[in-house]
Amino acid sequence: MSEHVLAELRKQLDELNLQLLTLLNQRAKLVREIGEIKKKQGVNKFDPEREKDMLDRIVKHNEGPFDDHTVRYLFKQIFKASLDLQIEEQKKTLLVSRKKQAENTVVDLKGTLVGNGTPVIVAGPCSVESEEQVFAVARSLKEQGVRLMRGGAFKPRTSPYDFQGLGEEGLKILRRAADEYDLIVVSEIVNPGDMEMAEQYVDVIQIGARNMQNFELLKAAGSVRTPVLLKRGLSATMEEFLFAAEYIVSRGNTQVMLCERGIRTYEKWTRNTLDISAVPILKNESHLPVFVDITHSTGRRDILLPCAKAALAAGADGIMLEVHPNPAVALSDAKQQIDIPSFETFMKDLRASNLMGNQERVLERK
Ligand SMILES: O=C(O)C(=O)C[C@]1(C(=O)O)C=C[C@@H](O)C=C1
Repeated sequence: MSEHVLAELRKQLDELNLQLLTLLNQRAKLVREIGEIKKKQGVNKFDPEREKDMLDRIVKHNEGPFDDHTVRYLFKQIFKASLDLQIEEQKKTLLVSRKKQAENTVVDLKGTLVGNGTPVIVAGPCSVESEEQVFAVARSLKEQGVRLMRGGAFKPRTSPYDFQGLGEEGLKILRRAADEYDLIVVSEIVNPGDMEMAEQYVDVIQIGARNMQNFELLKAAGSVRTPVLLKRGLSATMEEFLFAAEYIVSRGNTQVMLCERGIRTYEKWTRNTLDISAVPILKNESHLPVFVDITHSTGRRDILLPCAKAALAAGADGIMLEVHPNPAVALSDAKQQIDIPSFETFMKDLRASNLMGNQERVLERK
């Protein structure tokens, strides 16, 4: 007899479950609509006041047997799932998202393709200091078949008393060296008003880690058509990083490359902590090319090679590192830059690892 009652009760529960499911999904559809309106209005998806009002109202009508605490808990789970739905929906529509564009964005830098499966190297001094310094590095890059040259002309330094860079004069030096050796100039711009000036000299505008959430700068970078290398902020989550890239792409500049450069953690034996997991995650979440800056993430010359290999093995489209003719006298980051002979050894070892793809193997055979 009780077997029969149990079966009957369970049958009723099965039906209620389906009704609950229908109601939950009806609710989810409304939540999705609300999410779209909120997106248009640019307001926060999470609304704790609204949640509190709803919970108070629900509890007021609670006749049990669930106690108020349990009811609050259950509904809070529903709100949380609803919020996640709104966020997921938004992710789908982000222009930088892999869901929006399945194929890789390939950035064409005067014939050097970034993001097409063959890794590229960006190397050069931390700061532009002089013509001789930049030309010495440029010559070495040319010999190594490395086409992308970095160099900072505008330096956002932690201390206002540290070398702040040569400014436009530094960009001119980079341009002259790049023209001489057929290189691509990558250089950081820190002022939104400098974008158009910078376009005369640089092939890639870098947005540095400290400026990743400088939204006016991001908008300015989005309004020009020079490719952008966007570095991950010191404490930025990957979601924040992709939203920063979205600022640029949504303004019409689709040629954006991401760069993981280490994040702040408690670890003291490296300058930052290289978040290698960012590489496959960003590659999965986004169609934009991903670089890894092995110099800033580690701050150590002795582990550049294994970190470069790890980045390439994880799927990075390129590696960035700092090279200076005489690091001991460098005006910035003297401890972490490598000299030219070490750079040549680094390149030889990296090529020998077979992680560099066809282009570099062709170079090796020459
Ligand atoms: O009412 C809203 O503004 C919603 O976005 C819906 C909703 C909900 O699930 O009820 C979702 C998330 C918010 O934190 C608050 C409420």
